[in-house]
Amino acid sequence: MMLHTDAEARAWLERLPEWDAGAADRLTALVRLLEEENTRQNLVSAASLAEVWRRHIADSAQLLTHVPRETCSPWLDLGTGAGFPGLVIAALRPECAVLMVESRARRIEWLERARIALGLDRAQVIGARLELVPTRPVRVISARAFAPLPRLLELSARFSTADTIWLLPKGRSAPQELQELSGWQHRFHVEQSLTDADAGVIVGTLAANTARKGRKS
Ligand SMILES: C[S@@+](CC[C@H](N)C(=O)[O-])C[C@H]1O[C@@H](n2cnc3c(N)ncnc32)[C@H](O)[C@@H]1O
Repeated sequence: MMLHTDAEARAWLERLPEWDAGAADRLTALVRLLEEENTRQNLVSAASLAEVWRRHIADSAQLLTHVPRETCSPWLDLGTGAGFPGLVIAALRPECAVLMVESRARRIEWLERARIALGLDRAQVIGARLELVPTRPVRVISARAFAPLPRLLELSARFSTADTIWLLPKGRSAPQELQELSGWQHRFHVEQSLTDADAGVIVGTLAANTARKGRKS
């Protein structure tokens, strides 16, 4: 299945098990706040804002289809930036502890303002460079447009256990990045993105010994 338009993305979102009146209100509010904030700072491109439900909301929400429903806390989102996927995941699963790591001051302020406006009490904005965030085991790690795969793993494997599910939207480069990855024991594969025929999402787990010890030479 492929979502080609905002209308298709909205219809798909409304069929998600996570969708209810509260989720609809929170996501609608998020879109409105993002449109406002984008006039003040360059969070997302104008072209993508014109198709915000497909390009950002559904693109983020599709990650939930790769995670068992009971598995969401804590969910660590790396480089959340404009709010993707972290704020969308938290808006759809407000009971989950979604930890959004972001280092740029204006984006930290935006994320915190949006988090409060949406009433996402269990979500948390960690305004720091990822390198400085204390290590703790998490159930899910997501990262959209954050870093090339080897760098991403070097920075964040310390948060992973053998059960941690990694969800890495990688665009067109997903198969190549995975093929070229060496030095890690992993069970990653590429899932087709629902929002872009050319894009893939790297999904899977890292072996515990790899995750604990970091990169093997
Ligand atoms: C290209 S943006 C992607 C934002 C968002 N994930 C998205 O897909 O719209 C990457 C974000 O990661 C943040 N970032 C980059 N390196 C970081 C680091 N070491 N620690 C925390 N945040 C970082 C940047 O400030 C930026 O907001």
